[in-house]
Amino acid sequence: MLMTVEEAQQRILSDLPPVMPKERVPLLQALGRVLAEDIISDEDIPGFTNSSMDGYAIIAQDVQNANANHPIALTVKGTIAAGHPSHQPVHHGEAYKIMTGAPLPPGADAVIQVEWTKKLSDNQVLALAPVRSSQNVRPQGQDIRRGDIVLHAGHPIKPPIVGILATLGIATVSVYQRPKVAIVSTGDELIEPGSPLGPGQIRNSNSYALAAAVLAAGGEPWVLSPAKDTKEAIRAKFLEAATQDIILSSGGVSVGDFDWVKDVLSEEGSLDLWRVNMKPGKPVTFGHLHGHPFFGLPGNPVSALVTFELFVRPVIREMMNVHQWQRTVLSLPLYESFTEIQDRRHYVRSRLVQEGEQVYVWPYSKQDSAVQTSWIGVEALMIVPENSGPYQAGDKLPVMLIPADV
Ligand SMILES: Nc1nc2c(c(=O)[nH]1)N[C@H]1C(S)=C(S)[C@@H](COP(=O)(O)OP(=O)(O)OC[C@H]3O[C@@H](n4cnc5c(N)ncnc54)[C@H](O)[C@@H]3O)O[C@H]1N2
Ligand code: MOO
Repeated sequence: MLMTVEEAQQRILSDLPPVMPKERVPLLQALGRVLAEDIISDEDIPGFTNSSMDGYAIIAQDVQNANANHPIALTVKGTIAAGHPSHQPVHHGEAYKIMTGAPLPPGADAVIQVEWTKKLSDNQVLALAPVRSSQNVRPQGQDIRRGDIVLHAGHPIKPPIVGILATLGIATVSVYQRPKVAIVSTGDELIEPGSPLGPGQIRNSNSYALAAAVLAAGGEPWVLSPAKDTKEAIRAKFLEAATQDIILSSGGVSVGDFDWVKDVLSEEGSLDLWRVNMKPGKPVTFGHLHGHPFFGLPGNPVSALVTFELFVRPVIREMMNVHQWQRTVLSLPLYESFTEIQDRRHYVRSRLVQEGEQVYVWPYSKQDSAVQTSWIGVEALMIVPENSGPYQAGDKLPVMLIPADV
C-alpha cells in the first residue's frame, strides 16, 4: 500500500529545520516576506478625531429638525483643511467648513456632508437634513488603539500589511530570511533555454518552473546547472547543493536504469520516503542531505509542480513561521462528466466556471503529466479519490483552490 499524501506531509513536517533567522529590511522590501516580530502600536490610529466627509462640522442637536422644507441656517466661522487643525470651539448655531480627514474642531460632534447643505454666503449655510451625533466622524483610535498588538510574528506581508506598517510609522521591519533552495535537474536530455536542441533533447523547464515556484512560496532559489544521468555526476551536484537550506532535484526518482537519485541520497544522507499514492507525482522522494530537507521531485513537469505544491511549499512556509499554508478546499459540482478512473488519488488541473450563483469545477481534458499547457488558466486541482468514478456533471468533488500566481 502506498503512503497517502497526508501521511507523507506528516512525515515531512514532523522533522522540520528550525525557523529561519531574522533580518531587518526597508518597508517596501518586506513585501512577500513574513513578519518576524509582533507589531505593537504606540499610537492611536487615527491619531485624532476627524471628518469622513467634505461638509460642515456642527453640533448635531442644532439640525435635528432640519429638512428641505425647513432648512436651518448656521453661521460659518471658517474652513478646516486636512493637516490644519482649528482650536476654535464650535458653539450652537455655528459651523466650520471641513474637509475629509481634517481634525474635528472642539465642540463639534458631527459633520453634515456638503450635499445636504446650501451655501447662502461665505459665512452662512443652510442645513437641509438632520444628522446624528457622531455621524461622519471617525473617532480617535477607531482603527487601532495605542498598545494593541496589531500583527503577530509569522504574518505574511501583503500590500495592505505594508500600508498598515507605514500607517504605524514603521520604516524598517524585521522579517524571516528566505530559505535558500537549491534546484538540481537531472537528465542527459536536458538543454537550457536559448540553446538549440539536438536529437532526443528537450528543454530544461523544471529548473525554471521550480525556481519560480520557490520565489512564489517566499524562498530564494539557487539553480545549479543540470546533472548528467550518472551516479557520480548526480552525487557531485547534490554535494554542491547540500550547502543550502532545502535541496530539490527533478527527475531520476522512478525505476529506470538511470534513476540514481535515491541511491545517492541513501549513500550521502537518508532516504526517508519514496512513492506516494497520488497522480501525478507517485515517485516523489524525500530525505535529508547533510541535515537539510531533500526533495527528489519526479521529472515529469506537471508531477514536479504538483509535488512541490503539496510537499515543498509547506516546508518553505513553515521555515518562515507560517503555519497557515493550507489551500482552501471546497466541495464543488462538476461542470461536465469526468470519467477517468485511476488507482491513485488524482490531482486534476481544472478551471472554475460560474453560472448564476453556482460555481462549478471544470477539468482540463489533457491530464498527462507531461502536458504543461493544462496549467494555463488553472484555478484549482480537483481531488479525485483512487478507484472512484466515473462522475457525472453535478456530482460534487473536493477542489483545492490554487491562486493565480502558482
Ligand atoms: N516502469 C515505470 N516507469 C515509470 C513509473 C513507474 O511507476 N514504473 N512512474 C512514472 C511516473 S508516475 C513518473 S512521474 C515518472 C518520473 O520519473 P523520474 O522522476 O525518474 O523522471 P525522468 O525519468 O528523469 O523524467 C521523466 C520525464 O520528465 C522529463 N524531464 C525530466 N527532467 C526534466 C526537466 N528538468 N525539464 C523538463 N522535463 C524534464 C523527462 O525527459 C521525461 O520525459 O516516471 C514514470 N515512469
Ligand atoms: O505520477 Mo507520474 O507523475 O504521473 O507520471
